[in-house]
Amino acid sequence: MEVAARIEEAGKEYKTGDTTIVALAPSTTVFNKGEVTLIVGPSGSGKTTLLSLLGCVIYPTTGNVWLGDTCVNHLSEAELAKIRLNEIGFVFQGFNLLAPLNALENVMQPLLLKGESRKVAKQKSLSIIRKFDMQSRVKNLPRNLSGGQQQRIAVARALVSDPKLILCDEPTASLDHKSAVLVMDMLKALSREDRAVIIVTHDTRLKKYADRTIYVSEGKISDTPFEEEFDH
Ligand SMILES: Nc1ncnc2c1ncn2[C@@H]1O[C@H](COP(=O)(O)OP(=O)(O)OP(=O)(O)O)[C@@H](O)[C@H]1O
Repeated sequence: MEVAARIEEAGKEYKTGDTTIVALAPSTTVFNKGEVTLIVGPSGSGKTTLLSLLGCVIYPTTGNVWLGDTCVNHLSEAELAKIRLNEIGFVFQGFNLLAPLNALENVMQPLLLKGESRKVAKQKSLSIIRKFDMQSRVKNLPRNLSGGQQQRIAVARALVSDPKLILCDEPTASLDHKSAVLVMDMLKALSREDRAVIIVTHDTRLKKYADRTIYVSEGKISDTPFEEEFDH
């Protein structure tokens, strides 16, 4: 299987005054295209830190982070911004749609930022919106869409530039069962199209979608549950 991203002894520490917090101990693992990976673990265990390293949002304190063949931790902020725009799709719990823009304009944003013409951006955006059966809602502002519809638009926006890595932070936390199933079916199908989908979640409903689960506890990662998780 082709590798979308990997971390190699990558760790993150935060220093505040005299204390050092190990948000993520040096960790090594690989994320393959074609797979949905769930990242689970208690609050404060390091899940978001792991996702942020993969998302080129923070630099590791130690080790390396690779996206495909590129070692990203030596790149500048500007180069990382470019990688985030071109190669990574982000989906968040709060949808993060831009309130004054309608659904279509929201999906077009990443393409316009990349310098595509409005015409091409519109074409590509409409084609992906159709795929998600949201074509009748393109003129709606986010506040006039249901939570599930907003998340579908947010996923469409994350995908419009065809990223090979899709990072999701609690994508179903504010959704009812039906909408959660829709969004997860969508993410699962996308992984099958040669993308890596990585999801941080507390939502146990998502287990059945996982090809792989990474457990995080006190800054350490494992492919098998830590003892405390067996107890629950
Ligand atoms: N910018 C920061 N400065 C200092 N400490 C931080 C910073 N970001 C995260 N941490 C600490 O690193 C540890 C891991 O945080 P992280 O956000 O990765 O946990 P999490 O598993 O995502 O938690 P949650 O499920 O509550 O979102 C926590 O102890 C947190 O307080």
